[in-house]
Amino acid sequence: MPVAAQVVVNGASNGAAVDNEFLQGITNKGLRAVLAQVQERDPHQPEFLAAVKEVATALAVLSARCCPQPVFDRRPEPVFEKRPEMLPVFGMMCEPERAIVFRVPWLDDAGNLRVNRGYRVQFSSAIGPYKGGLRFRKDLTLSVIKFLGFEQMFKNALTTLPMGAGKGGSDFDPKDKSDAEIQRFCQSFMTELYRHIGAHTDVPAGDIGVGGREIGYLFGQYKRITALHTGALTGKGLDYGGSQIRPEATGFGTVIFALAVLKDEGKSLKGKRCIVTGSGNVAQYCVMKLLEEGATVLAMSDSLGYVYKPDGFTMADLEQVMAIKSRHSGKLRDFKAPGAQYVEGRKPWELNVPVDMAYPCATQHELNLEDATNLFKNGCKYVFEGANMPSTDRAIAFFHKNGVVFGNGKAANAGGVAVSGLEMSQNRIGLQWSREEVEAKLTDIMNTIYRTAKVIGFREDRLNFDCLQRCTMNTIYRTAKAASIEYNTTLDAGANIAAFLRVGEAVLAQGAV
Ligand SMILES: NC(=O)c1ccc[n+]([C@@H]2O[C@H](COP(=O)([O-])OP(=O)(O)OC[C@H]3O[C@@H](n4cnc5c(N)ncnc54)[C@H](O)[C@@H]3O)[C@@H](O)[C@H]2O)c1
Repeated sequence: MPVAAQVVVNGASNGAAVDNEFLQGITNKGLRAVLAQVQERDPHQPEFLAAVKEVATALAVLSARCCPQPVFDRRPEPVFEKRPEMLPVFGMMCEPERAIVFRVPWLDDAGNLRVNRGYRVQFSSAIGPYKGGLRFRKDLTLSVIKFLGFEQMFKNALTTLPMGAGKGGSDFDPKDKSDAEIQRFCQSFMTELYRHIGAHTDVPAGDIGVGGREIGYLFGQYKRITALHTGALTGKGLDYGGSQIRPEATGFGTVIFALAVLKDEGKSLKGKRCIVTGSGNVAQYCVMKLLEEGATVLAMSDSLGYVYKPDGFTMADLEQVMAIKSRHSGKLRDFKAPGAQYVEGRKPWELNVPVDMAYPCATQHELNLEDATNLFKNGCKYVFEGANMPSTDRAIAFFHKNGVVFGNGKAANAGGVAVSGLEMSQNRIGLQWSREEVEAKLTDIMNTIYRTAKVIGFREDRLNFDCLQRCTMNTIYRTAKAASIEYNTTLDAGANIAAFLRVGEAVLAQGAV
């Protein structure tokens, strides 16, 4: 019996968990017990619980019913029925290896002492050093960091690169701060964080509120304290160890992923009517790539409202958005262009115009059931998540039920961390690859993620799981392709399963640590 089969996550042997919304739809007794314990441990972490539930549903429920036509001689089995030893591994993966919470004191411009809370959650080092961004946002909580770290674990596994998972940040709001205040804050933040990170242990990057400027200040302080010019952070400037395409990678990657899906259907992005939410890093480059591919971008948004342009944003419009957003407290309501309409306090999902595709690129749970219903009513057939967990579980269930192609964030926005991984590689070998080289590698990785998600999403019964133990995802793709497996659509379940098995196998191989 594999070692992990004997690992009993506290409470996992008790299948009599009391039903509540969190457990709804889960029938596997052992999994119910694991989930009940996760909920009992952290009942006040809704974002984290939602992320765990999403993966559990993909592993136990979707994988049991995602084969619409019985092409093969037996129906797909839920992962935990086929691989029961993986259940305690899943329970273990729901608990981060380490969660560090620290004080960040700094002086504002008026000389007042301010204190924020800093976090670094090191979720999993199963397949490589902890890797994941830092978020600076006023309402940041441990629950949000944990959900992001949990998702990161699966996303990083999908990239095929050797990266574990972590996430961190602070409840610091950079929006109303001066440049000097942000610099002092970053230096204080790193003065604590530096002892927990390093090129071979934990490699943070940016996220909401942490862009190139903040990474520069953080890296400078890291180097000053440690006297090491190593790749302990990614998202660095090109002049001091950064990678080509890193700022573009997440948004570009989401569209490259969409292109792979459309290509399989013999379609292109030309003329596709798209709604993109957000107007930060991910949204900007998502829009740029969509425009390059001939799509029509009808709307962009920020936390205060959205801009609707009936005949679509142009590259000049995008440049204006980028200029507005590069200012400290730039707001989309300042955007001006002929025909553009600004709608305060609303989300663009409510637009009643024909829509082909939605790209939520702003923040978690920004697309709910009502939004999903409206999008579908207006003709939307594809949703690709540039942001992390932007769709609620009810919205996702609606997409599945109505045949909307759903590229979940773990797969569709993995381009950012993939290029971060490439930045780590470049730092280790002391080279800087060209833009073309990095973009080719990014395209290859996004295509591989899509293939893997698609193959496993519908045909996991057909895949030899021993193969997963030994092979990279590229090989799985080739194996699957060679077997002429017909692809189908539940990409999100496939992405979750493929990623879970990669991390789970690594955990088992290392003695369930
Ligand atoms: N930056 C990356 O490489 C990367 C990688 C993977 C995933 N993500 C995810 O993508 C999302 C966006 O990250 P980013 O790096 O673009 O951040 P960013 O700080 O550059 O931009 C975030 C944007 O979203 C807007 N926003 C915030 N709340 C909103 C709301 N409720 N409705 C509409 N707009 C809102 C903000 O005004 C801002 O324009 C996050 O979920 C992040 O975790 C980012």
